[in-house]
Amino acid sequence: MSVVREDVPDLATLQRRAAQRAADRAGGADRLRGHIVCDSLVRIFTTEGVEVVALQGLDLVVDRGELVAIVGASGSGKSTVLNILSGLDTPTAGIARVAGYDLLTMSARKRLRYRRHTVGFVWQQTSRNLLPYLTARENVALPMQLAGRRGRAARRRAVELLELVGVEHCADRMPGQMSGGEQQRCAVAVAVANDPEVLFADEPTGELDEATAAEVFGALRTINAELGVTVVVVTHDPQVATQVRRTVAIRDGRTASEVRRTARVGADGVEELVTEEYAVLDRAGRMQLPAAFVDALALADRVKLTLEPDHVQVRSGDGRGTT
Ligand SMILES: Nc1ncnc2c1ncn2[C@@H]1O[C@H](COP(=O)(O)OP(=O)(O)OP(=O)(O)O)[C@@H](O)[C@H]1O
Repeated sequence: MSVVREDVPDLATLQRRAAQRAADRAGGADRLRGHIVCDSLVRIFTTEGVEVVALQGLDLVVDRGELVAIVGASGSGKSTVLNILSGLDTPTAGIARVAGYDLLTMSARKRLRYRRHTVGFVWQQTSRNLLPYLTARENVALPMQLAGRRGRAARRRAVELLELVGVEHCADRMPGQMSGGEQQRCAVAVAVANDPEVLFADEPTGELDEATAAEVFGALRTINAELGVTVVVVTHDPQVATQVRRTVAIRDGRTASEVRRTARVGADGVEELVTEEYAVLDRAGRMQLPAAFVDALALADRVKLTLEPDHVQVRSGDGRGTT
């Protein structure tokens, strides 16, 4: 079974299905908002007396059933956000909430429960995702067995999940007998074995070529659509924007911009996906101009703002171009 859906309307259909499944899971559409909330999130690392501000007031809201990619240059703070959201690290200040859990204040016991039951993970290194001496089926069944779910039901669900991500042909193979892409798709099945509410993937395609990476994104989209799991993928691959409906870009530890692909019905009646880029405004009204705009008009130091009836004009402080 192929899970790669390249054609445009399918992405929109999958998104609708994910929203429906997520609403079913949550017991109503009114509980979809803010499954993941970061507000003015700050993380400062101190090493040998030197402070590094990895996150400087990051804002992010992901609704239940969304599939969101977080992109950014090396050192922009992507892994720091993911480590906080997955409960591995604690923020210095701000708000970080996932599925009702407050990640700043939760106790060690609650954190353990959160990591075991609420969230699933896929890491870049396949060796961190799969046990090398177990078959794909056994790898997927293991988390269920550890959670007390044994026997035929667990084995059946393991095969169903492998089918869902398109690697049922690998069920009896060890990871060493599978390609990198097959291993990562199997890792997605392992991560959702115990039906988490949220799936976090950190550079899941970092070691894969473009075509294989697309298959892994296909698996993440299928899991999102069929199980209603909220999915957050961190990557530094800017091409990911073509694989998901919403891409959030982080720059210098802040949310800088977003690319959204929305379904629209064109004049010919055919549904198409339109890609639009947005700057993100924080609560204090701050935003980052895209680097390309700043470069195009050689904006520096000071810009002139003018309020127009339906937009804001930004001009170079020395009277040159407008963005
Ligand atoms: N444990 C740590 N101690 C000190 N500084 C850290 C620590 N972890 C991250 N940093 C710093 O915080 C900043 C953000 O790092 P982070 O790993 O989140 O970036 P990233 O966007 O994930 O980068 P990459 O794509 O290279 O993994 C960097 O300047 C990094 O050096």
